[in-house]
Amino acid sequence: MYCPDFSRVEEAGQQRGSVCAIIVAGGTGSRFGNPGGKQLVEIAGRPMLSWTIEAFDRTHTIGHIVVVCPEERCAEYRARAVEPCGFETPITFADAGMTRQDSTHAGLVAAPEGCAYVAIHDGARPLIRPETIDAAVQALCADADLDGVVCGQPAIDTLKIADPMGLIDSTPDRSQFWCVQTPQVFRIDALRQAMDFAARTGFVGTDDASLVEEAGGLVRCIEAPRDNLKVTVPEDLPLVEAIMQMRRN
Ligand SMILES: Nc1ccn([C@@H]2O[C@H](COP(=O)(O)OP(=O)(O)OP(=O)(O)O)[C@@H](O)[C@H]2O)c(=O)n1
Ligand SMILES: C[C@](O)(CO)[C@H](O)COP(=O)(O)O
Repeated sequence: MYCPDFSRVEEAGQQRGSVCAIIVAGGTGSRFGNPGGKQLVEIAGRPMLSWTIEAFDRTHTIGHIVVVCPEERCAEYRARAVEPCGFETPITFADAGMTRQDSTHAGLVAAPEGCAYVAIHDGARPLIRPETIDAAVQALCADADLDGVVCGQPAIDTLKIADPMGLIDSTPDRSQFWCVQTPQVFRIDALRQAMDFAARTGFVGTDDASLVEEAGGLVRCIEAPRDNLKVTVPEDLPLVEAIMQMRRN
């Protein structure tokens, strides 16, 4: 199993100019159940999205950040999650699409000329660390055979295949599974080709790597901290809040 050397992220600094982060924050947060969505929900005194952006702003490798948000809320997201924070990395915006995949595509279109790599990340994963982002970029840059790298962990819970009523059909070999998160980092040409392939074939994936895989690309999972949680349902918030407060203390 490939475990990146987090201590070597300094070497990744040379990629800064050619790596664009695409932070997808354009969803409605329906499972979270808050009328105003979840991206601006307060965590440790600040909007969730501002923590996510800060992690990318503090990396050695990210040279530009595209924030994908609902068109009608772009000014609000900028005013509440970007402008008060004094980020140094150039930040631009793109309009979200109907699906996460559409939003990733919008971010890809908005990436500056000259970017060789893109790091796609959920705005709803505010606990991501700069060193994890840098390690993922470094892992991709270090292997010319790869089209992408995704962060995650080998499954430690037993998985079941069950019918819609929950009746178990089988228990697959757990050792074959990874629970993947974001960032998911790609050679920009590989993701562009995969997006085009998905548009032609109608393929829809729940993550970005699945499009690159579907198009025949080679993607590696790399082990990353388990606390890179995604705020999806209400009970996720106190957990993320507690971890964020612990880090700040
Ligand atoms: N059309 C969409 C849908 C999702 N996302 C983003 O993709 C990330 C992961 O999606 P998820 O956690 O499912 O967010 P939502 O789609 O907002 O949540 P839900 O599915 O509960 O509505 C989130 O940061 C979300 O804002 C996006 O940019 N555009
Ligand atoms: C991309 C992702 O975060 C990887 O685990 C996940 O697939 C997003 O799923 P969602 O239902 O769009 O939140």
